[in-house]
Amino acid sequence: MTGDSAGGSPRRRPERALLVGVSWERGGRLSPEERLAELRELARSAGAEVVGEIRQRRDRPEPATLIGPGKVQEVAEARRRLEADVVIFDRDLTPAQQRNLERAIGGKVIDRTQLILDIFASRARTREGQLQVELAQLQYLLPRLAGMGEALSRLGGGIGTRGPGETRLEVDRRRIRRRIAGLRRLLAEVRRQRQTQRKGRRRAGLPVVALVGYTNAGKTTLHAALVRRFGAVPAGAVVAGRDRLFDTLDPAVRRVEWPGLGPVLVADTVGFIHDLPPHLIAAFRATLEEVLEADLLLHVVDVSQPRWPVDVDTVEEILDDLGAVQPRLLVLNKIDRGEAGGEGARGEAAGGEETRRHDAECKGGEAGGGEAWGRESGDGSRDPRGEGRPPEAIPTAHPLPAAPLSGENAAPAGIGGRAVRVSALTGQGLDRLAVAVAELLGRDRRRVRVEVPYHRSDLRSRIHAGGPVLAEEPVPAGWSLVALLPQAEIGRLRRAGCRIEDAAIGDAEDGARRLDGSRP
Ligand SMILES: Nc1nc2c(ncn2[C@@H]2O[C@H](COP(=O)(O)OP(=O)(O)OP(=O)(O)O)[C@@H](O)[C@H]2O)c(=O)[nH]1
Ligand SMILES: [Mg+2]
Repeated sequence: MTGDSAGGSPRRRPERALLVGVSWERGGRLSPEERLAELRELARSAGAEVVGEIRQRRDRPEPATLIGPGKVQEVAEARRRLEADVVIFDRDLTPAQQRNLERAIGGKVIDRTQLILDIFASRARTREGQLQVELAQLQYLLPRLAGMGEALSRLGGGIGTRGPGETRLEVDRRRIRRRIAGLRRLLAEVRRQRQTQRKGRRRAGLPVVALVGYTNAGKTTLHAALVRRFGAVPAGAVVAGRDRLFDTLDPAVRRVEWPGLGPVLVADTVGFIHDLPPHLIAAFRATLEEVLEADLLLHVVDVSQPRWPVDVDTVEEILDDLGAVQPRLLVLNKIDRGEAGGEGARGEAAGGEETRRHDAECKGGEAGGGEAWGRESGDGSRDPRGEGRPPEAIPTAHPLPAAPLSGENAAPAGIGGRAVRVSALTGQGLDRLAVAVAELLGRDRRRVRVEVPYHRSDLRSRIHAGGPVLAEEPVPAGWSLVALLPQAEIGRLRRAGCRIEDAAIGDAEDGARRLDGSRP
């Protein structure tokens, strides 16, 4: 394989890939064109050069070769003519199908799962990530081991052979099984460490916001933008996202000072994709636990490409499958490119009914929420297309997934009506996002004015440690603080003898500005 530029290895000739798209009469969520376009992106992300594409539409798969015999011949000829090094199918192949196809086509044949595994193998940086990928690859490999010798000896590296490496030729099943067991043990150990870390964070009481979403949606870019805007780290230390699929494999957690909330941990995570290979879901469960234990999920979606509503559904489904029950907030990213026009029409056609239902839910559940966010959008940015509606409102045609919205757990989910439009690249909308997050995370908190007597500086410190303090000023009897505090803490303070009253929103904002102004 080319090794991409990431590894810093000298560039070899990119592997030439011939893509084969197969679609059934009753197709899935993506159109055949969309599937093939994504396969093209995946191949490109793996460092390959796509030299040709062949499509077949069938009633049902051919058991032995997936595609029909005539098509197999066509692929074989195209492979020779185009001098393709690898033929990549956009559907999963059974071990037998893969063998049969390699024989008939006369070259390396891999499927989408193998391609994705390969990308993952080349991206994994942390030990945990590497262990996870190796585990997934070995699990994929095990049933394919029989009869693999002849194919492998011909391959000589490239896509589908990275990771466990060529040594696998000599390893027999038993050794692979032993290695799989070993990897599981190691991962369990890593998992325990992670849990301890997370417990530590919980003890520190820091809320965790996880960025989730389709691959290439802009999660890492948004993560970096948030860290730059709200974090206390030098800009150079922030990793920039790259335009390739599955750029991020290992979750990165950074601490930022969230306006209106105080310290918050923001986690960047691995991207999702439709038909996520089961091996990968299993292998990355540990990583995704980061997501499952977050307090809030920011679901980032690239709205500059027309099929974004489908991606939203895909991600929502994966999150549900993983058992994520946290509130979710939809972040419509890349608005600097303009929203893809196609989605409106498509949404209207496909999801008009749902949309209306969704609107009703929004109004019932979160009346005025959208407007409230609008009010604090202090970034002064103007939305190119935001006229006539609050800039953060969900486009009305957006077909939000019905199921996740209606479930009991999903009822409080941010997606049940909330979305923020941003550009992670230009920073547009980030302040809106900041306010939305503060509102969602501060849900069990109240904005209160607390009067702390002079002799209780301990309480004053506790308020500072516990919640974002939006304003503070001396009063005759001590200090008066405006803070966003958890209900439980308010009760404790009251019992400790503090005077407490609800603080008007304007108060706090004035206060926040005062605090800002008084910072050294
Ligand atoms: N125009 C534009 N491009 C963006 C924006 N946000 C991200 N991008 C670009 O989109 C590409 C993917 O961004 P990433 O941040 O790597 O996406 P990701 O979701 O982390 O992707 P994976 O880690 O692969 O799942 C990069 O080329 C970014 O520069 C945006 O707001 N506007
Ligand atoms: Mg990323």
